[in-house]
Amino acid sequence: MKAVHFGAGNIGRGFVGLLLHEAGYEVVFADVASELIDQLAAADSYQVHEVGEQPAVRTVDNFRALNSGSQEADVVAEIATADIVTTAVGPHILKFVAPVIARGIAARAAGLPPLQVMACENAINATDLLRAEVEGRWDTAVGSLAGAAVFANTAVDRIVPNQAPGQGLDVTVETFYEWVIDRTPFAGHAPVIPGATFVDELGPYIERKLFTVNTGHASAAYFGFEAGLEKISDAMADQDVAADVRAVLDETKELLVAKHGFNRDEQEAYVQKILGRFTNPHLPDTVNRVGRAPLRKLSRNERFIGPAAELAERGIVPEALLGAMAAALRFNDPADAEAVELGKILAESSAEEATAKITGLAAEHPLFPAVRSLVQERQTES
Ligand SMILES: NC(=O)C1=CN([C@@H]2O[C@H](COP(=O)(O)OP(=O)(O)OC[C@H]3O[C@@H](n4cnc5c(N)ncnc54)[C@H](O)[C@@H]3O)[C@@H](O)[C@H]2O)C=CC1
Ligand SMILES: O=P(O)(O)OC[C@H]1O[C@](O)(CO)[C@@H](O)[C@@H]1O
Repeated sequence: MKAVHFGAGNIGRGFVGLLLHEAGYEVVFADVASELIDQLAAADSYQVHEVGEQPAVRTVDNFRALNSGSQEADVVAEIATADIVTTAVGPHILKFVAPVIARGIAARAAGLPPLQVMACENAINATDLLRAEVEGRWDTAVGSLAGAAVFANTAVDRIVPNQAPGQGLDVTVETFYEWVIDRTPFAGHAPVIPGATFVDELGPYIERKLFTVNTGHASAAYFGFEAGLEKISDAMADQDVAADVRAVLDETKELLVAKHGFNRDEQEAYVQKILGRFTNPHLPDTVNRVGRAPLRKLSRNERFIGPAAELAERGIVPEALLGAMAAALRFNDPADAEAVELGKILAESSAEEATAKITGLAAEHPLFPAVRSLVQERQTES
C-alpha cells in the first residue's frame, strides 16, 4: 500500500505521515522545501517524540521523498500508482498542489480502485476545496473524475509546534491526536487506518474541533501576545488570559450545544481536556506560531467570525469572542506576512472597508457594527 503525502512539515511528519506509516503504508512525502526533501530522501527513518502524560517515541521508516516543484513528473507517477493522497500544506496552498494531483489521477491505469484523497488542514471541508481545484483542472476527455478518485473531508487535531533548530527530521508533538474522517464517500471501501476515526456525519465534528480547539488556542495566542508573553503554556498560566480563553470557549460551547445538540456535559469535558492540552509545559509552543496568519483566522467562516456571526444571528452578543478578535487585531508580529498585511489594511482603509475586507461580513450582518467598533478602536491606537 502506498500513500503520497503533500507537506512534510510539522503535521506531515508528526501526525499524518506517522499514522499512515503505522497503518502499513509506504509514505512518499512531496514538498517544495528542497533542504527538507533532501534530508528526508537521505534518511532511513525519523522519530516522533510524544511529550506530556505518558510520553513515547515512535519511529517512522519505509518512506521516500520527492520535491513536488522540481520532480513533478515523478510525483505524478507516484500518484498514478498510489492508494491514498493526503495533504497538510495549509488551506491556501491547496490550489497549488491540485494540478499535480489532477495529473496523477489522470495517469492512473484503468481498473485501479479510485484514489482516496484527504486534505488534512485546519479548515471546514478542506477536501471539498481541494476537489474543486482538481475539478477545475480536470480534462473530461480522460474520463470521469468521480470514477477515478474519492474525496473525503477530515478533521485533524494534534498540536505540533515548530521544531527546534538542530532537531533534524525528528518531531516533538503532544501525546493527544484525533483524525476524524468522513466515511460516506468511500462507499464501503474506507481505508484501514487504525489511528483514525471514521464517522457518517463529519460536519458537527469539524465545527466542534475548529470552534473549540482552534478558537481556544488562537485566543490564548492573541491574548498572550497582547500580555507580552512568549509561550502558550505561559499565556495559559496567566490568570487573566486563562479566564478570557475560558469565556470564549463558554460562548462557543453554547453555540455548539444549541446548533448540533452536543451533550452539555460532554462538551464541557471536551473543553476541559483541550484547556489541559494548551497548558502542556513540555510542548515548546509559542504565541507567534499559534497566532500565525491572522487574516485567515479572522476570515468569514473561520474560528472567530464563524461562531460569533452565528451567535449574533441568534440574538446573542458574543462579548468574549469580540474580545479575542480585538486582541487578534493587535497581533502585529513583523515576521508574519498576514499580520503585516493586516496592519496595512487597518492603516489604509476606513473602519467600514477594513471590517469588510478582514472579516468578509456583509455590512447588514448583526455582528458587523460590533466588529467595526473594534476595528475603529484599533485604528485610533495606531
Ligand atoms: N501544527 C499543528 O499543530 C496543526 C496544523 N494543522 C494544519 O496542518 C496544515 C499544515 O500545518 P503545519 O504542518 O503546522 O505547517 P508546516 O509549515 O510545518 O508544514 C507545511 C509544509 O507544506 C509545505 N508546502 C508549502 N507549499 C507547498 C506546495 N506547494 N507543495 C508541497 N508542499 C508545500 C511547506 O514547505 C511545509 O513543509 C495546516 O493546514 C494547519 O492548519 C492542523 C492541526 C494541527
Ligand atoms: O495553521 P493553523 O490554523 O494555525 O493550525 C495550527 C493550529 O492547529 C492546532 O494544532 C490545533 O489543532 C494548533 O496547534 C494550532 O494552533
